[in-house]
Amino acid sequence: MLPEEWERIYEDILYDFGYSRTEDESSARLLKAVMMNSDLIFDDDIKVQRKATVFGCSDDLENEIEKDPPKGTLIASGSAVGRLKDIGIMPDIVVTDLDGDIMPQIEASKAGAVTFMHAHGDNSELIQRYAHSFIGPVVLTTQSRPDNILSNYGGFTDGDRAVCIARHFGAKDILLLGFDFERPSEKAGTDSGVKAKKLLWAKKIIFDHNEPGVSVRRPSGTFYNKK
Ligand SMILES: Nc1ncnc2c1ncn2[C@@H]1O[C@H](COP(=O)(O)OP(=O)(O)OP(=O)(O)O)[C@@H](O)[C@H]1O
Ligand SMILES: Nc1nc2c(c(=O)[nH]1)N=C(CO)CN2
Ligand SMILES: [Mg+2]
Repeated sequence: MLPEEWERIYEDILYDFGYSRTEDESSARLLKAVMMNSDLIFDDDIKVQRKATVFGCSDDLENEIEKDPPKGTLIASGSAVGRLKDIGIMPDIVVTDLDGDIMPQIEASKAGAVTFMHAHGDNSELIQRYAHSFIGPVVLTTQSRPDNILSNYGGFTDGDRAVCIARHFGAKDILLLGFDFERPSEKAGTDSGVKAKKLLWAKKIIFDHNEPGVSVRRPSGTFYNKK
């Protein structure tokens, strides 16, 4: 997604949720400081195949994997990593804001998965607690202004950021498994109204802001192709 396109969406999100850009940026500075001596990698080091599968965290994730086997580069949103591990799937890439089921994400990093680690105004405590435990290759991301260390590929929740990342690195055929924008899964400590609203933004970012020549498919067979 082009930076101007993301900036317009980001401003609407800030307004919709009452988030503060200043807090997003302060958290991003913290992430850079904490990860200064980590294995930071950049665009040239990252490879995504033409086909990619992005795993979300809906209740149906495991059923959908059985119905429609994952293919290409495997990209997991944060809390999906543990559920994938339980059925023997190791992702190539993990996209996370460090909340939810964190230990499997740290293990995937140790095993070599590339982690796209996101800073926002509400995860600075999690950054302080967990970021340094990721010993594998890491890309630092922000939803505000990028710089030479922080990237911004667009996207809001872990799931739609993962789709933006897949598209940025050239995936043309993207399979979504574990995405249900109408029924948020229950997660301890998460307000279900806020989660539902976040999923509406995720849906909009994935489908209304798809790119020409990219097919994004769900197992139901729903296609979205922008000419
Ligand atoms: N029904 C669903 N329930 C929960 N997550 C879903 C669902 N459908 C798709 N997803 C995607 O799966 C991802 C799950 O990852 P995780 O639970 O770590 O999310 P998150 O974005 O950090 O969410 P939170 O808003 O709770 O911080 C979400 O980011 C979302 O994009
Ligand atoms: N400021 C702020 N930004 C976010 C937040 C959040 O809770 N606060 N949650 C996200 C994904 O769940 C992504 N971005
Ligand atoms: Mg998360």
